[in-house]
Amino acid sequence: MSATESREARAAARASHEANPVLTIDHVSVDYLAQRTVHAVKDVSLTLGRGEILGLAGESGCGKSTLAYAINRLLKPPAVVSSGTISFHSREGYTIDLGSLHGDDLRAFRWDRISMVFQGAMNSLNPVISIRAQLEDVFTTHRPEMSKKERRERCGELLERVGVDRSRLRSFPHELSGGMRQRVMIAMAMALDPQVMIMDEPTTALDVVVQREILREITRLRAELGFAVIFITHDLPLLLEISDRIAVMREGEIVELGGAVDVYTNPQHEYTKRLLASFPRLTGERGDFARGSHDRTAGSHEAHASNDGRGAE
Ligand SMILES: Nc1ncnc2c1ncn2[C@@H]1O[C@H](COP(=O)(O)OP(=O)(O)OP(=O)(O)O)[C@@H](O)[C@H]1O
Repeated sequence: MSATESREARAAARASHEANPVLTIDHVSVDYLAQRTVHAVKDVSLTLGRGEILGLAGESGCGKSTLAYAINRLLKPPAVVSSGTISFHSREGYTIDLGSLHGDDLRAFRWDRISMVFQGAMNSLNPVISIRAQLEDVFTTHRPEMSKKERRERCGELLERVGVDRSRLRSFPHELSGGMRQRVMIAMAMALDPQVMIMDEPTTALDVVVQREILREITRLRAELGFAVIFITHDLPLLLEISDRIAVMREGEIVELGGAVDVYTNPQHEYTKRLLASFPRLTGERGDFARGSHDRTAGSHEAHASNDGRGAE
């Protein structure tokens, strides 16, 4: 993809959140009914555009993960969605209220339409099963009509798509680096061509070089495949590099939401200003990596995974 095309893809993604949404979060609140009730997410409304990368930033404990789990219907008691609705808009033009999905429908939906990659996802690969068998399992379960040959071919393609040689299909998780394992998890999350990927600190546990490579891969793949991403991290500078828009969350509320460049150059909320000021490395070259230096004007920008059940602890 050329620089112009890539700029156009981002501009289209930024414009599409209202005209062409893939997900609508409407006045959602989540409480943890523990000894003391925690209002973790308070009346959040957000629209995710088709093909958009939306960054969700905020300090530890502000409710980012709880919101992500709510979207994917992975919350477990004592968490309850106390109000609001989350709707998914299919490419084919129909809308699904996620709250109405149960059982097999919900499981199928999660893999097919929305997938998720967690921070520790790479550690959720089964250590005694080969990468091939774990990838194939996704297709055996969700695409039972696929022939064995097709399945094998698809697994090879998937690995290569995330920058891992297909010879690694024979490997076991312990034979791969952390970065490679996380790439495998991203490949799994993409296996069924979902329209939304939720990435909750997917690269935090990795060193900076590997982190950058993986982020580049994600931005390239989104341009190629057109999925939307909700990318969650406390690392605001990283979000400035990859996101079309950024939502800043504080104590369960979205306090600022805007284009990534606007949030960076003209933050409206005091909390956003403080958050930006807390990252001295915002100056310098770092903001260039995902976009390439030619694309600076466009703004700082570009899973199946373990179901660890938010609220289960
Ligand atoms: N199982 C639980 N029971 C009670 N309170 C919880 C539970 N899980 C999370 N919380 C509380 O909900 C709030 C939001 O937590 P959450 O993990 O969603 O924040 P976060 O922004 O994702 O933080 P981090 O970046 O550290 O993951 C916090 O106050 C947290 O203590």
